[in-house]
Amino acid sequence: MNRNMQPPSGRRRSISDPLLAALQPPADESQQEREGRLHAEQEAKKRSDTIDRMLRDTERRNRKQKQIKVLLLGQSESGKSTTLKQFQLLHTPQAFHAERIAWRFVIYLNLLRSVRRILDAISPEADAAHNGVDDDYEEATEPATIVISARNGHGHAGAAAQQSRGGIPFERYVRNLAPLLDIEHRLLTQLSDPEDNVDKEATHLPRAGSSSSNGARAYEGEVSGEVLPRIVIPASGSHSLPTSPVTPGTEPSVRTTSNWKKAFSLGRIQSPKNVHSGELQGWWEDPEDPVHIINRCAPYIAELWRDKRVRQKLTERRIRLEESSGFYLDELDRITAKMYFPTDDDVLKARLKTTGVVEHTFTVSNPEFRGVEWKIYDVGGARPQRQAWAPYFDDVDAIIFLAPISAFDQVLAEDPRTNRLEDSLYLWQSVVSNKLLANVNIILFLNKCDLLRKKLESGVKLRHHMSGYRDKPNDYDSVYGYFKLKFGALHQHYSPNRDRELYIHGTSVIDTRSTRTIILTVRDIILQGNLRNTALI
Ligand SMILES: Nc1nc2c(ncn2[C@@H]2O[C@H](COP(=O)(O)OP(=O)(O)OP(=O)(O)O)[C@@H](O)[C@H]2O)c(=O)[nH]1
Ligand SMILES: [Mg+2]
Repeated sequence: MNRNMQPPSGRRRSISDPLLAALQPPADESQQEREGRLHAEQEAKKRSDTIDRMLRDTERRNRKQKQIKVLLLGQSESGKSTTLKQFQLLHTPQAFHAERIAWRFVIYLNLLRSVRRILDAISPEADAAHNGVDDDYEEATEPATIVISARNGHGHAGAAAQQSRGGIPFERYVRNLAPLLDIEHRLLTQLSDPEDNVDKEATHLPRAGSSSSNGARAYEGEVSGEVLPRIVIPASGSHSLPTSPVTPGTEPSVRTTSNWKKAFSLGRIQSPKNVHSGELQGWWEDPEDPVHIINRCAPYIAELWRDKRVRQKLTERRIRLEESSGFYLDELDRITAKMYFPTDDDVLKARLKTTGVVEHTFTVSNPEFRGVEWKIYDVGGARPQRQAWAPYFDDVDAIIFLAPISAFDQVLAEDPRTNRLEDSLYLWQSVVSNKLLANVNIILFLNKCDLLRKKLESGVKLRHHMSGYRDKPNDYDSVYGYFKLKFGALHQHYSPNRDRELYIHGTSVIDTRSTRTIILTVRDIILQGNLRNTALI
């Protein structure tokens, strides 16, 4: 066998190897020749190292071009998670559709929360608290809380409840709707991570003690022969709508690490029946499923929602349920049906507060994007969640900042002393002035434009909440233009990068059609910005 034909591995070159022989220094090499050769070899090595470095840089650039990281920022309820859902709906529609059923419980919770808010607003205590309150208050974002006790059979059924002013049969409504409030507690317990104490306030409703130790009054009732859970309403004085609007702890949220979507992917909560027998075809066959009580209570919810006196009270209290989870009340028959299956729109409107960071990865098949992988990060926007933002600033290519401009007359849920719009402006200023983000593309969504339009049309005056607006016209175009200028000016003034362009979009991110167009534009802007930045490396 010819030795030169041996495979490379384990091959021992001998001097008979013509290539190796050619590379050997000549046997009769002089000192001067040797120095010249060594110098030439050093130069060649330098050139080779430079080429290696250039190759490594090119590889890094290519890798960077292949992944684009986008961070969604903004205060709580600004619409970050809704925007993420729109990205999912556009790029991974199958996964989005597969998860729809898991949102059924969140939607029920949203509906039940609206019922709770209405009962709170029409309670005699809210009436008492409302008397004498200055009418020009900022809107309460949350009501004080009706506390549920799920311990049936305690307390006094007949504990006197007053009928609130305006002839609303408050006590009857409470009795009829009490089973719903029990379900709310069950759903919240199922959704929240039992290991998680950090967000206990946000995920668990406070449960009343054995009786009204704080002077609260108790109600219990019966529907179709069923013993109802007891509802405890704080005694007068502890109910402080609307000046001290928030009792924290009523908003459903789950930690993003808890795999709640998977747990609810069959549309069921775990009941003894469906855990032990795999026989059920649909959740509606499971007697433990909350849909049965919700379905049974639907006529009472409809009566409450149709009651003109109740609507009047909500208007007086400036409670706009459409700004949170009120949407489902208008779709009551569909949402409370036994075989209810959430639509895309229902999922987009479902409110579930984010704690932690949610990551969504997708690629775009369009040849222009040539296998670029997109990573979108959705963070929690409530104040305690904001420290989780900074670690993402290091490595992000673009930020979509959401400012809900309809919230000019609302206060933060976590701090009733702070106006929501002022908080958004403050947050915006800190983001645009951040040096770490100097080369990051920033896109601003002035969000909830649909709600802004409705609010202005209903007669709410911006100048009552922002003194700087003075006597400018209160129509949508003027107000939108004002906000656009205000946010734009902060960017211009505080950005450490004078060349950074700011892209501003007026959005209503629950609207799929318009948001789709905006997302496509934003995708192009980010990609182009990213190419420009990487070309400068
Ligand atoms: N009408 C209307 N509702 C919106 C709009 N954007 C978001 N929402 C609703 O506002 C609520 C809050 O939106 P989210 O996307 O959960 O807010 P978020 O910024 O993720 O809030 P956190 O997770 O607490 O930081 C949801 O019920 C949304 O459906 C909008 O443009 N118009
Ligand atoms: Mg969120």
